[in-house]
Amino acid sequence: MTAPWTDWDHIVKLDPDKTLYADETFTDVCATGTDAIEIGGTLDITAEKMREYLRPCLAACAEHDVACYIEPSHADAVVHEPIPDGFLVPVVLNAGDTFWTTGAHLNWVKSDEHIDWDRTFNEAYIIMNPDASVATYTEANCELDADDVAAYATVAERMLGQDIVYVEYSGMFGDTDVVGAAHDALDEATLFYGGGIGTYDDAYRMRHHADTVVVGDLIHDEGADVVAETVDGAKAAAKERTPDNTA
Ligand SMILES: CC(C)=CCC/C(C)=C/CC/C(C)=C/CC/C(C)=C/COP(=O)(O)OP(=O)(O)O
Ligand SMILES: O=P(O)(O)OC[C@@H](O)CO
Ligand SMILES: [Mg+2]
Repeated sequence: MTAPWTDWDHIVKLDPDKTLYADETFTDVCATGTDAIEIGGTLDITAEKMREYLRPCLAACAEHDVACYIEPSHADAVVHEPIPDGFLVPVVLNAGDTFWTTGAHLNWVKSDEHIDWDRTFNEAYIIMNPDASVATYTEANCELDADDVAAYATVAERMLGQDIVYVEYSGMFGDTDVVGAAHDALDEATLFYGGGIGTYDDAYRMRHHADTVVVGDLIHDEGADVVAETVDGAKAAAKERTPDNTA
């Protein structure tokens, strides 16, 4: 069976530390047409906040046939009840502190007796915006050019056996040459891109360089109608890509 994310053009990333826009609901988020929801954030994420989001989110996702995954930023963000479709656990390739490459994972494996391995997958992160909380949190070295990012993508796929590589520009729109270089370096692995997508055109443009675009803050700051336009942009780009240049 192929991995579910190979069919995803668009993901909404919900931050359980933030409220939904105005009086919007999880049903409104699903109705954007996105393929999947990831629940996660860098700062102030607790198991309680995760659970509060997960319950209504799972119900809406089931109704709209949208996948629902937890993206934990630390071991306490992994909640086993209610049960999400899965866990996308980051491994940060360019972290300055190796705790975020293998250390947190070691602690988690030693402390959590309930890890559901059939639902647990990784995302090999390359963090590119030095001003993002996640860059500070992981002390990431963001001084990378396109060749460096391509090489990291190769390390992830060929040496670490990663199925997902995530070029993360959280908070800013990224360099399409850098994202494209990561994409070109990959053979089978899926390339996620996230950061600063705010319009149809942003999503359309970036979906030409990545397999899946992730939209985060926009859902909290501007709401579901604007996010729906980014879904349309990502889907339009996906349709245009020929079998030769798509992964
Ligand atoms: C071992 C386990 C279960 C977890 C560790 C997982 C790791 C390595 C986490 C490192 C940090 C990370 C990559 C978190 C993912 C979520 C993310 C990138 C959220 C977006 O962050 P920002 O946009 O910078 O944060 P805010 O929106 O909170 O400011
Ligand atoms: O919040 P934005 O800038 O859309 O970034 C999305 C996501 O990649 C964050 O982890
Ligand atoms: Mg953010």
